[in-house]
Amino acid sequence: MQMQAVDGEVHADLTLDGRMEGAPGLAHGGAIAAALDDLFGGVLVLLETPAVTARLNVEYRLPVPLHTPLHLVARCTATEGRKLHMAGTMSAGEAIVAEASAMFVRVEIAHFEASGVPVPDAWRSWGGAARG
Ligand SMILES: CCCCC/C=C\C/C=C\C/C=C\C/C=C\CCCC(=O)SCCNC(=O)CCNC(=O)[C@H](O)C(C)(C)COP(=O)(O)OP(=O)(O)OC[C@H]1O[C@@H](n2cnc3c(N)ncnc32)[C@H](O)[C@@H]1OP(=O)(O)O
Repeated sequence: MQMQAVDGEVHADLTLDGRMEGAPGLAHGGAIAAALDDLFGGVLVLLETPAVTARLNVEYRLPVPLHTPLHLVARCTATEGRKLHMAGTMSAGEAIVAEASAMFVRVEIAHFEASGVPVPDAWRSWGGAARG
């Protein structure tokens, strides 16, 4: 998913296809949640803060059709020690089809390195959980 930083928010355009189908012709709720969670990951890049999703809440407002352009927006609404509160929306045209809120928790880069797969070099210059 291509993301763009706009005034402290992260925006993305996305069209879901048959791979993301839930009910016939409609997007699976898990795909909608994944897209919003992924967008929150983009907010971490803006903040230059490694963190992970601790809690994700999605409100499904309208069925999301496949093959229809969707616009997503996410931002960090508050920080509280290691906790980052996120909010985001997914829209189809003028209609908000889903809203999400999430709590991320800052972690050290070592959290990701434990997988054994190298992290992007840029992440190493970021402050970790100790940054507060
Ligand atoms: C990382 C940089 C990302 C950069 C993105 C790069 C590119 C962007 C482009 C595209 C995006 C692509 C990818 C995005 C990449 C990454 C982001 C995606 C996000 C994910 O997809 S990530 C996978 C799913 N995610 C996990 O895999 C987390 C598993 N989990 C843990 O790793 C631990 O569980 C952890 C670390 C969360 C906490 O563990 P811990 O030991 O460090 O800290 P502790 O438990 O003390 O919690 C500290 C305070 O948070 C409170 N707290 C904790 N959990 C809570 C909960 N669930 N509900 C309510 N409160 C909670 C405690 O109550 C305490 O609060 P208090 O301080 O007030 O007592």
